[in-house]
Amino acid sequence: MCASISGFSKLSKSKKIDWMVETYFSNAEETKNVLKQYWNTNEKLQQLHDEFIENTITNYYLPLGVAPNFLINGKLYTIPMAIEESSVVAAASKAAKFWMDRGGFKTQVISTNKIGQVHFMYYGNPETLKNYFNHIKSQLIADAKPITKNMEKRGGGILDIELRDKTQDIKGYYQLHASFETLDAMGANFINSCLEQFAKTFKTEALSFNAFSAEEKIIQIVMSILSNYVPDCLVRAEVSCKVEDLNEDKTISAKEFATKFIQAVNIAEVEPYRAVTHNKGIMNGIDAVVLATGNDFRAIEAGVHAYASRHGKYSSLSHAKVENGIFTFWMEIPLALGTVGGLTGLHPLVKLSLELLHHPTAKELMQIVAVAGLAQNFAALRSLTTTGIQQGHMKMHLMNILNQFNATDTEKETLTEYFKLNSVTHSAVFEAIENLRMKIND
Ligand SMILES: CC(C)(COP(=O)([O-])OP(=O)([O-])OC[C@H]1O[C@@H](n2cnc3c(N)ncnc32)[C@H](O)[C@@H]1OP(=O)([O-])[O-])[C@@H](O)C(=O)NCCC(=O)NCCSC(=O)C[C@@](C)(O)CC(=O)[O-]
Ligand SMILES: NC(=O)C1=CN([C@@H]2O[C@H](COP(=O)(O)OP(=O)(O)OC[C@H]3O[C@@H](n4cnc5c(N)ncnc54)[C@H](O)[C@@H]3O)[C@@H](O)[C@H]2O)C=CC1
Repeated sequence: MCASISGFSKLSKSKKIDWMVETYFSNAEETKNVLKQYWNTNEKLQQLHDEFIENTITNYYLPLGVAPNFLINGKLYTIPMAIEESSVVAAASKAAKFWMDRGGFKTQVISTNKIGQVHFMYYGNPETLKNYFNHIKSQLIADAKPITKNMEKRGGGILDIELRDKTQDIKGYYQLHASFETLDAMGANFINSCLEQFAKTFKTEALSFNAFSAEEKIIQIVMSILSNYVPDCLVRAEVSCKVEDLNEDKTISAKEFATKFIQAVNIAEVEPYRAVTHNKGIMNGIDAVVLATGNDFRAIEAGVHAYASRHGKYSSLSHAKVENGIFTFWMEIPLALGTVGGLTGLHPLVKLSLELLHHPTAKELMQIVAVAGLAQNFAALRSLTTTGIQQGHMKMHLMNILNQFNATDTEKETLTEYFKLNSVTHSAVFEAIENLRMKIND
């Protein structure tokens, strides 16, 4: 029987579980055991995880892998990656190794500005509103001082506030459009706190601005929130080498590989159906590092895909060319990341990941994450334009399929050997395991 419940949030963890298993599951005890398998035996650690979110019933594991041999601006990194998809870590590792021998990745942070907006409604004279904004702008910044003073001491804070007229889109709609430097913090909470203070000052002071009529004094604040679209928080990652140095794969010449690779990128630049998958490959690398370092992958995903559509059509985030015999492959993407705040100082595996990356600043992390995305894209395109994606991907996915068929360790060993020489597909694994089991039973 399914049921609604009031006051669920106030119940203890065990009472929440009791209600859930009794309401939704046929075997309450078995379900509880599954949940408990993932509890941490260290009670303090379990409590820490319970308190990350609300109504926690257990932990949801993702594997944490590492991809070594990333040479970035002359410095070697081993990159932590939290992801559920097989072949992503292998692909990143393979691309890292390939480029390590060809000068490595070159990166550069282009800009670090973040945006937040107070959205409001005003139906009076636009000129009077402009005058009011110019009059109140310095007070907006001054009233936010208690929030910004520490950030300013570190060299960040509010960069500017503009009044934007959006009445062409919606009658009466205006914005306070503010830009911020949040240094090593992603900055969502800092920006939102500043915006809510701007809104308060803006609305309250309007009541005593003499140039407003009685109706004009009523500024209706709709909402105050940062934007996850950060086209001015941009990082570039690049690899390049002589075309002839691209040669590693004996099935295709270096020149032919460069041509096919660039064609594949060009297709993703013009064809949205392909661009989405191409960019998904980039996000395989990006999301995995973003998660491992305790950052907000939803914010990153939303911002990156908006950027990929900035010219009015969804397009490739990466680009490639050959000029004067040099192959160059690069990407510029917006990444608002933090190495302080959020979960970064709390989750033990996030702390470990940041230590593995030599305790990066947010700017350094932007560069590492962009490299992981570019490497992933290189590996996928290399497979797609040579062997096809399935060969490598299915080779890595083999263990998952074997586990689906409850293969024993001996079966896994035998079939791993067998599939070194045979193509992995779901049905081929099924057949092979059936044959093996039949032979043993004969
Ligand atoms: C999968 C590989 C790497 C195999 O590649 P391979 O040549 O068979 O690998 P190998 O066994 O010869 O090993 C070479 C190196 O690859 C790495 N490597 C190899 N195996 C492992 C492993 N088990 N664990 C860790 N690392 C591994 C590792 O760096 C290793 O060097 P070593 O460590 O031996 O010095 C290759 O085929 C590849 O890069 N494929 C691309 C896979 C990929 O992109 N996967 C993402 C999922 S598909 C998808 O979601 C995106 C997509 C494709 O749709 C995007 C798009 O369309 O653009
Ligand atoms: N739309 C969105 O993306 C939203 C995201 N969030 C969440 O907000 C969190 C991130 O917000 P933050 O404000 O970054 O985190 P936070 O609230 O933990 O604040 C980080 C604080 O660290 C301090 N700090 C210490 N050293 C610093 C340094 N070197 N540079 C900069 N600041 C330093 C600053 O006071 C800064 O405000 C994430 O968990 C995210 O998921 C929250 C609301 C909306």
